[in-house]
Amino acid sequence: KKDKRDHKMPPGPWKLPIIGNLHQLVGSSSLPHHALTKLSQNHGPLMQVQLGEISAVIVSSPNMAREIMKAHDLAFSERPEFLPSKIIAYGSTNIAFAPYEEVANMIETIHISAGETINLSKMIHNLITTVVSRAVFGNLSQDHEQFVSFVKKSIALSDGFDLADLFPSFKPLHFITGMEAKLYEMHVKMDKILDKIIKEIEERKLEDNTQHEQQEKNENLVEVLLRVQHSDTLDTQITLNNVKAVILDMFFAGTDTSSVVVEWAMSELMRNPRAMKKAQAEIRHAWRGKQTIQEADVSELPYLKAVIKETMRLHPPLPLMLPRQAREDCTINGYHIPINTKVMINVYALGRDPDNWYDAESFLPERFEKNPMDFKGTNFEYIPFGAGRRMCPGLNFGLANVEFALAMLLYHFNWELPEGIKAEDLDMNEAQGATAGRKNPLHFIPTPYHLS
Ligand code: HEM
Repeated sequence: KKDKRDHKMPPGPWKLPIIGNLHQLVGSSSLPHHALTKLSQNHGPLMQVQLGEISAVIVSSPNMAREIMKAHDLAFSERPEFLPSKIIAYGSTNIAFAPYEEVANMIETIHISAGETINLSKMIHNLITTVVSRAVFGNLSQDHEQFVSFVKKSIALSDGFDLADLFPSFKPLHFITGMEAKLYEMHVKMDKILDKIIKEIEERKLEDNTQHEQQEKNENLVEVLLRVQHSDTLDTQITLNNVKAVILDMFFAGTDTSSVVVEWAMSELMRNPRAMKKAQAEIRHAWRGKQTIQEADVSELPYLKAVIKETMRLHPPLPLMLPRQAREDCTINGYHIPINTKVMINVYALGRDPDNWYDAESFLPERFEKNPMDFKGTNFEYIPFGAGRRMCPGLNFGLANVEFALAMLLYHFNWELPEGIKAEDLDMNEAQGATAGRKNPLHFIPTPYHLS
């Protein structure tokens, strides 16, 4: 027979009736991951909070993260809204992918505005969404811009702290906030665009009479998924809605996450001219005399890679990762975690913990130069792509985009701030939303670097 002591829940802050701890997290001046970081300093690395009707456990130390994502990986591998990753993984290994042309277009556009202040954030976001669109659809549809703007709005709406998420059984609230109506309206519009694009791709495929193997080599994600749908290589049947859901996953999980890394890297480098100079010197030395740059040329740039790692330590694009959920009752570190508890890993707190990192708040890419720590989710103090069986399947794709775009921006241009703004005053505020991007866009002045 189970003893009451076996059911001791993890410690946590004092709770108000009905709202639990929401007053400490939502609507306060700080963002949820900042507020949770502070609370966990008082209540420990495994902390229970009540988010409306939802009981959640917040994880803020490498040891507790290892317990959840390694020792008890299967028990916490549930994420009900997401499609089986095997479909995603099957698709993404097959995508023909080449960001080169898109990055070259961005560089050309920046050249045209040389000497003027440009909205760099917007350019980076356009670049990444174009690359993802090409990988998913093959080309840009007529509705590309509208589709991308719906995706952006949906990401901004869905930080998981909306009243409808927090009080799932209290339906009138969903109506009052209007969230469900807004999301539904966007869903209908996106669905229409997707129907149109999928139909066009199917028609193109019917007209295409190149060799079968050649066709497979150049497939985009939709073509891969449609092919898998019509074959019987998977033991589950894929429906058209599944195909659409995977497409949306790619846009929701693969666009803002990558573009904010490039934005934060440029922000940190502007505030740290020494690191900026070092990164540019490395690229300009490694690539000197090269007529065309290929994605593979990034492999010669260890300092650039360290800059990206350091950026993602301080600014993980998904600061609370994507929530997990306990599939069964579990005991972690002597505490009881009941089935269906939501588990959030505070990657933001892990990356800034002075117990794990020397001079934790400073931007020091050098710390990664001699450190073999990678993104593979084996060092639990550093897991910007997650870990275990629900780890990010887009790691290579996302990283390739980020590395190549950042390298080209640093190679081709020197960057200045608009008059009157000092590097140390550059604002570093984060926006609200599922992805921790910048609150205000970056406005910088590019000066072309003359390649010789
Ligand atoms: C710098 C870019 C990116 C970062 C930092 C990032 C980070 C993450 C993180 C932290 C998770 C949750 C992992 C976990 O629970 O252990 C995740 C999941 C996911 N990511 Fe990424 N991601 C990035 C780019 C991408 C790209 C480019 C794609 C696809 C095109 C993608 C697709 C996904 C999908 C589908 C999931 C859900 C996997 C599942 O539930 O099994 N991500 N990502």
